[in-house]
Amino acid sequence: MVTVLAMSTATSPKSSLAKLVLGPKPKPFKIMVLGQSGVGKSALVVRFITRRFIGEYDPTLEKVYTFQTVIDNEMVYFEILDSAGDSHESEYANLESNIRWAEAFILMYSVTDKCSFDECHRLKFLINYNKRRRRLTSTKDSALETPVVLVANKADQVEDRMVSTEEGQRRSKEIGCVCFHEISVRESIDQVWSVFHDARRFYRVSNKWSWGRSEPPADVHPTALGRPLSRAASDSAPDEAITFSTSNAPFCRRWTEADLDEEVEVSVARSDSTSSSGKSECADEFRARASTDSRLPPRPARPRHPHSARPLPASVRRMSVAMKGDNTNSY
Ligand SMILES: Nc1nc2c(ncn2[C@@H]2O[C@H](COP(=O)(O)OP(=O)(O)OP(=O)(O)O)[C@@H](O)[C@H]2O)c(=O)[nH]1
Repeated sequence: MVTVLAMSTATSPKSSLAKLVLGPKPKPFKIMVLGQSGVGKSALVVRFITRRFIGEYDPTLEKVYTFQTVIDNEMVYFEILDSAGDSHESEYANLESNIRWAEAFILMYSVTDKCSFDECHRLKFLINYNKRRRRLTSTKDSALETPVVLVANKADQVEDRMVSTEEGQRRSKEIGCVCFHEISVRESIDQVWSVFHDARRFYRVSNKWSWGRSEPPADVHPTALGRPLSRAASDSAPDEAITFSTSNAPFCRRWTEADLDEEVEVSVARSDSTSSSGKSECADEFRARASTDSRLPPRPARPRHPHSARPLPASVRRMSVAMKGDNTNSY
């Protein structure tokens, strides 16, 4: 009704009144959910929007959902593209143009399906490729970073699990995702919300920073900075649900890159002190990561999160496969 008024009176004085009442059209936050067929993409999106878990969806449908909600005291107008899981050769152009459309990604696999886990490699490569090309051809958008949140779904299917939590964490780091969530869309609405919230927060932070700010904006939630929040559960019990102390982040099983770095750091320290062969396991791991099977693009030299101005000692920088974490504690 209101829209009709605004359109039909476009040249009359009422149009400015309508504009005044309606305000400018809000800029949508365009997010794309990617992953192999059957991992639960539609279930995730519908759960986020309706809070309900609906069992079956049309697998061929590719759909954009619009939804608005408040995140970190700000109204966010989501446009969520639930992509079709099976992309054949002929649909690559479509997939790539969808990737160029999006401003953030949820890359999803099922813990019960190893193929879907492996597919994340390829999809992340496609994202990198298309976003890099965009940077070369665009001026304004060139400043934007594109956060990718890796999500492992169907954690409730304990008996059928084929991909461990640790493998998921490692993969998230290897392919350069901003954070990793292991969730069950069926079991937990909070976990679903935390995925979308993180996508938004990381987008917001990287977006603001890339416009030349040297300090984090005051209104940005620390979660989005990759800074670990204080936890109710012990770090030494990674299999237990982790709850965060902030009231608007009651999420569990979420790992930012900073969290993962801490874990790597601990394991490096352990292997250095316990290795009896004299050969550093850490160095082996480093080489394994550094070697490429030609499927992974090289990681960009530019950090996704701002680092403190203080340069790291050379030895630490060499280890920065793990992108070690002074920067995580400096805000
Ligand atoms: N057990 C369990 N089943 C789930 C979960 N999430 C989704 N499913 C089921 O997984 C199946 C596939 O879910 P969809 O949401 O259709 O998967 P999709 O990735 O959108 O699949 P395409 O549309 O083919 O790309 C459905 O039967 C869902 O009910 C979950 O967290 N746990």
